[in-house]
Amino acid sequence: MRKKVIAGNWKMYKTQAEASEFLQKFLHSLEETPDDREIVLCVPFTDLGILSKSLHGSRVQLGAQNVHWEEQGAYTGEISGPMLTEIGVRYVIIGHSERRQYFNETDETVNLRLKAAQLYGLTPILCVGESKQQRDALETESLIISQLAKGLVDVDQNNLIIAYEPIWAIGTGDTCESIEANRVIGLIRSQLTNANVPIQYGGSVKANNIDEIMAQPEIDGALVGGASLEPDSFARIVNYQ
Ligand SMILES: O=C[C@H](O)COP(=O)(O)O
Repeated sequence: MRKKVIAGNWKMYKTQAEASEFLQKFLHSLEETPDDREIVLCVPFTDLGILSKSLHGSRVQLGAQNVHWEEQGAYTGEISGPMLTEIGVRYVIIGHSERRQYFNETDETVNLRLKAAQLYGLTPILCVGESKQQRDALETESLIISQLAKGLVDVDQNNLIIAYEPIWAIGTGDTCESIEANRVIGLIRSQLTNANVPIQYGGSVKANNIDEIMAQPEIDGALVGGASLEPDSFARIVNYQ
């Protein structure tokens, strides 16, 4: 039985005050949440400390949105695995398309970050997915196979989550059809040596489509952007049927 994981990615949203306000409302919504799912909040670095304290004793796990491959060093603007684990971070998003697009992240640096995350005791969430242009050019399959082949060199598949995020579905409201997401996630699974790696779908996941997404047999969870910022909508998502 593969683990189900619902993760919120707050991206560059929420001050500490806003994060506290969110939690006050959100944590009350988890009383009836079934035990079969892991809930993760991947938040800006500045929110990690306050969330670490507020989430203590709750069932919500803490995640970051990046990690460098070195333990320490002259890498302005980066953060290391030990810095994250020291304050209770368990998960880290790696290779998000926004990192690939705006911060020159490559499959090679993704691979370095994945291995470092595992070395320092974090569970990486590796993001893969195609652009609209690549989908239209029928390159979805080859692109994803290449991202996995390069990204997963020497990566331990026993401590890994993958998120399929078609770029054209991110923040657009243009969700990938759940049957198509299921198909691509099946393709991703066929490239793995460990059949138990949880594979999420991400891209305009909302309260009104989560049930259909999670009903697909290959989909083990969701990586949620915009809808994770509002306590009621994220609560509805984690309480999917
Ligand atoms: O990491 C999350 C994804 O980029 C999805 O974002 P979205 O739910 O706002 O489309």
